[in-house]
Amino acid sequence: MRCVTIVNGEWRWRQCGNKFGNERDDGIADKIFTDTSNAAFLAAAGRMESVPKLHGLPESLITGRANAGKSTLFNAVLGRKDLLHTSSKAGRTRELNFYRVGKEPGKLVLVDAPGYGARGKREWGQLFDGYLETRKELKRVYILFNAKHGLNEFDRQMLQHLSTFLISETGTQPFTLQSVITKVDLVPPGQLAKALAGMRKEIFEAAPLCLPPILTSCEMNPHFGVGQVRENIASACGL
Ligand SMILES: Nc1nc2c(ncn2[C@@H]2O[C@H](COP(=O)(O)OP(=O)(O)OP(=O)(O)O)[C@@H](O)[C@H]2O)c(=O)[nH]1
Ligand SMILES: [Mg+2]
Repeated sequence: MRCVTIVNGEWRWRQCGNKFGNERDDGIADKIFTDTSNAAFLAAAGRMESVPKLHGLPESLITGRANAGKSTLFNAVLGRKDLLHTSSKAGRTRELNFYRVGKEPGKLVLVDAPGYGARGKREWGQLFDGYLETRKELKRVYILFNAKHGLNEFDRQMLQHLSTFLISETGTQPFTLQSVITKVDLVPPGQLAKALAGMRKEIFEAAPLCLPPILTSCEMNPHFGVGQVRENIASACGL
């Protein structure tokens, strides 16, 4: 796996991690994510009443603007080509889609949320907020941003909106928020440092409690940052 490192103030690629692209080498993320038969679609929920009961497995939710690369990244995380539905498949866009990860009964659940960005706050909807407010199993929300496009007003609104859920009235943290910058291959290397620093700053300003971004690309060969996302999910889920 290739990682970004800074040498004399400039970004450089370096080789790191094991053959599966994982940073940590204790084999936990390998076991959970890299056996392609380990993941399965479980259910789609269009209303709170249809959110499935999954016997307490820890969950991670994926969100981001339409076309941010959500499905592509999490298919890569699962070592699959097309398990997560792409937006071109009509009918699922307003639903939360639940995917089991790990051999049955599973180790954790990934939840794919619809892309946002065209109609503003209203489209996030009661289902999204209801899930965030009530789902005890939710451990971490992943919010994805396209490196080429940076953040826009919808992204900032979403970060601010998610921030309102991060500390409960009793001062506890129901779930954590992790940013991910996708498609880093689309930014010329000479512009990467500036672009990423700008995005990092904007993320912090909109959501100071959001964890600093993981950088990814699913176009680079091998994929970049995918192992880090696996490790991050496993750790958020207490595995
Ligand atoms: N260059 C490049 N393209 C990517 C990368 N990841 C995804 N894409 C492309 O970006 C487009 C959108 O990817 P999706 O994964 O469907 O995006 P999404 O966020 O799931 O989109 P919605 O479900 O519509 O919200 C596709 O054409 C992908 O091939 C990447 O790392 N690099
Ligand atoms: Mg998608």
